[in-house]
Amino acid sequence: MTKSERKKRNNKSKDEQRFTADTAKLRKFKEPSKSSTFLDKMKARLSGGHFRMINEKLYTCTGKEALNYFQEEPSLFDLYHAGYKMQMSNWPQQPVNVIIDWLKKKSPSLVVADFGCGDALIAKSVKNKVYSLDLVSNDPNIIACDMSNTPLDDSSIDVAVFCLSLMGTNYQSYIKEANRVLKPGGWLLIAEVKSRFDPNTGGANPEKFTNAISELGFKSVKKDFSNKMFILFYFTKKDKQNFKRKEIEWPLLKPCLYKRR
Ligand SMILES: C[S@@+](CC[C@H](N)C(=O)[O-])C[C@H]1O[C@@H](n2cnc3c(N)ncnc32)[C@H](O)[C@@H]1O
Repeated sequence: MTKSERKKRNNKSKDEQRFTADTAKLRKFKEPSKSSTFLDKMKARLSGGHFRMINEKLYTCTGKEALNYFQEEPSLFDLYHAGYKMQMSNWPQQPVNVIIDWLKKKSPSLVVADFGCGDALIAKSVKNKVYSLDLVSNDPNIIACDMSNTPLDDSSIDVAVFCLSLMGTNYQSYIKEANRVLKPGGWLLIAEVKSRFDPNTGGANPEKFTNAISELGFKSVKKDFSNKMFILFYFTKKDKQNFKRKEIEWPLLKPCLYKRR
């Protein structure tokens, strides 16, 4: 065998070796990737189950209990929000975007309080001063509190927003808190899941809900039923509050539970 033939054979064998090694690597790579898909599916299933569990918890306890729940295990908050975003990605329109568009048409000098802000998208999208409130703060701009008891001053807010956040069984105390912090004439905007207001499926009567809020001291300006997934209620705070009002009959708001997909 000549020197050049030997070199050729050696080269070939190196190529073969490389080929064999690469094929083996590829095989090895394919194997775990198959199982990691399986693992991903398992993780997704687990986190989906976790999301539904946390979601149900939030709809069936008071705000104070929810605050304790997340204080004990803050990672559950991230899990909840990851699942919530997944659910929302199926909605044709996000209520928070409708509210952002509404705000953009108003004066940027209006001071906003976003009750149950989640990712604080409102604060990130408008020029207004926005107080973003939620049970957990992953961002220095979010105030961690139970929204029935916020650190906001009396009559300091022009627009109070509840976007899918009337979750606690004591939801009326959140609206009372909004009433406390709102200036007379200030706006109260509530976006809620439509099924919670469908009396045919155990939901509240939207009229009873509006009446209760009106009794508290608000004027109902508009109800927007045009969206498939949510209702938007617009109120303004009356200039004069009726302190001698009778006991308000708050309708029960049924939990919004998500099905396993
Ligand atoms: C369904 S998410 C909606 C988030 C955001 N408003 C949006 O539209 O994307 C409801 C949020 O309300 C918050 N929340 C529920 N009860 C609360 C309470 N008592 N005090 C403060 N935040 C609360 C939850 O932690 C959650 O982030």
